Amino acid sequence: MIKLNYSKSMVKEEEISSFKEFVKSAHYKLHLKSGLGNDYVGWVDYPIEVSKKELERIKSVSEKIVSDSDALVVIGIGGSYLGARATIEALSHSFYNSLSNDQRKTPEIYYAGNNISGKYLHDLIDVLETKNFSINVISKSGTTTEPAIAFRTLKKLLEKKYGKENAKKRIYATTDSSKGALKNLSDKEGYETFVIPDDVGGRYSVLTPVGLLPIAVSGIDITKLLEGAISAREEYMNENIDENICYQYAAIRNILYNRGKSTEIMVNYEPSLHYLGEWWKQLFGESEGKDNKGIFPAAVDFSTDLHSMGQYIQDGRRNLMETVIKVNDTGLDMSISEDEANLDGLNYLCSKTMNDVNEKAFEGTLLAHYDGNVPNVIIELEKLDVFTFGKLLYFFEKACGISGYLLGVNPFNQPGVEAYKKNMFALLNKPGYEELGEILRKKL
Ligand SMILES: O=P(O)(O)OC[C@H]1O[C@](O)(CO)[C@@H](O)[C@@H]1O
Repeated sequence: MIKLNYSKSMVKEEEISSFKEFVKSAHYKLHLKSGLGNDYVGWVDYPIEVSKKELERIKSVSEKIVSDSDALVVIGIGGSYLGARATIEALSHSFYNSLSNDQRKTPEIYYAGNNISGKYLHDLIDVLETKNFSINVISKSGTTTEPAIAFRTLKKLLEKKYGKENAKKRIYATTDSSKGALKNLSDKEGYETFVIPDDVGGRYSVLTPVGLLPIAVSGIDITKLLEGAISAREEYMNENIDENICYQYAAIRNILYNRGKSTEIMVNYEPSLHYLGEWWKQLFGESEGKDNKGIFPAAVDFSTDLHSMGQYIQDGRRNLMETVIKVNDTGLDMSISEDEANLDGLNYLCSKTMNDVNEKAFEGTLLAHYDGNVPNVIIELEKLDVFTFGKLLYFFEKACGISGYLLGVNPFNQPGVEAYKKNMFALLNKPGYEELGEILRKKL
């Protein structure tokens, strides 16, 4: 169960209701596929459309990886890996990779191709050299530099370990259905492939094979995850904003943006939700940051970051709003033990658990930031379980599509990302970019 509490958002019910017609129009744009970017809204129905056969194939491949690998390397960047990482980290042991094989029973999961650091890849190779591993390379375009470099390198390592032919049986490619460098290579080499649907963009792809395969390898029940998404699809289908918390969230952030709250900070109180914040940042940043508009999405981990960013949030420039993910039942807790000497003066906490203290940190921070003129929206999760997490992912995807339409942008393209790539190619002397390269070198 997910609840939205906007009592500390500084937005009144009537203001939200006043968005009724705008939201209705956004709703129909999305569902009738009549809005900007309408060829990329396949994610809306994917959870009910994905075939049983495809899910079974994902599960059986994941079982093969579990049976023959100590580690899976997920190669991808942005939407091609963040959703899987967010889900795996949210729902697994905090020290998943460090557990013994007996405790974990599923392969360690490593991520590559999400940066261009030689040190990172070098260090990863050190780790992989002693392990049996498989690769899930994920790239819709197949031409993204970061994952392409990592794949080239790690494929070589696989080949060195197992020989060319056996290495192919440890490579799983998730890519476009018909075009692109990775698709061509997969066809040529005979890799087992999974399709990123043509009408689903990277940042909306976590609930497709992009996220589902690595998530399944980590032991998480992908059927339950999709059930959560399907439940969200039904629950947030209501065009009436008064009865749809997903649309209320989309409206509140636009109301606050129009009042000058141009930065939204996603807050969590559970370290395992760190990557949910990373995924959410891409989802909203890439969807809304265009045409010189858009809320800047930031994320913090509390209480950790209260000791670093807390000062700014309380007292800095007042352009901030916060969206807090509050987990009511984390499943595990620790009591605070009594100490006879009580030199640290903490014995007053002995009747409490760490979750009790975390809850008071949340309440105290909420009131302090609200008093400091930072509107707070609370997204309350009854539990942090697979079903609820699937529901939450879909909640944000839909809120993002609706919010983008409310803002008047195309929430499904990302033209701005190309600028750095073009410059980087030119500076690297990629054939075809010579002229731009000369211009840029003069500017440096
Ligand atoms: O799956 P691909 O094509 O490698 O793209 C990865 C990521 O790069 C972008 O295209 C641009 O950064 C994202 O939208 C996407 O999630």
